[in-house]
Amino acid sequence: MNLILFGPPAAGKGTQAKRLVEGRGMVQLSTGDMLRAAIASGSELGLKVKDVLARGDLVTDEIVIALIEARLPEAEAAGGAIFDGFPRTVAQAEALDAMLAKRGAKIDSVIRLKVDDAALTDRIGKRFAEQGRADDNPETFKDRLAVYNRQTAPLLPYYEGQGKLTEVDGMGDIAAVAAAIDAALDA
Ligand SMILES: Nc1ncnc2c1ncn2[C@@H]1O[C@H](COP(=O)(O)OP(=O)(O)O)[C@@H](O)[C@H]1O
Repeated sequence: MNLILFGPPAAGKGTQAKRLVEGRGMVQLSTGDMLRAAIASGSELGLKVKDVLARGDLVTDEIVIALIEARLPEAEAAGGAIFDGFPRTVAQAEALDAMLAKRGAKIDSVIRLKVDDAALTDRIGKRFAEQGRADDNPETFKDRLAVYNRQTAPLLPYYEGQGKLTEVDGMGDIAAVAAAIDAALDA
């Protein structure tokens, strides 16, 4: 099974993806984690994307599509992927469909975690205080939310049109959201 966890920044995608990895043996493919690892390693890619992440902008479709494509064999071997933070643009979604189709696979389900902006801002304030991730500072976070609304939210009709979208209330605690995701997946 291939699953997309969809939602705004700080919606809880990474937390829920990690739980699904443990519970279902799938592979988490987080473009945010991959990009941060590239930055931490000081690689050429890391140097190229560092300022983009710090600004809260999206890196190019080309870069993230290549990162994902390189990991698809591993996900296939594990029996499925949880895409977390990818796709973020319609072009990325179309590329993902094409890459999977080439391998005789597809996206089975898109889970949208719904969390209102006030709760997101509150969560990110806490994460910034705890982890100090530069792009979690309040000003940059506002920009990331705007980028989400402008470039990523248009993916909702894309997946709704494919009949793959399920909405899950992401406002509850971690266990409640996990239960709602499980219910959606096992329905
Ligand atoms: N699919 C993507 N396309 C373009 N940029 C991306 C993508 N995934 C991650 N990024 C970059 O990495 C940053 C952090 O992403 P991520 O860790 O998914 O954040 P969060 O889950 O907190 O929203 C984004 O703001 C963006 O700059």
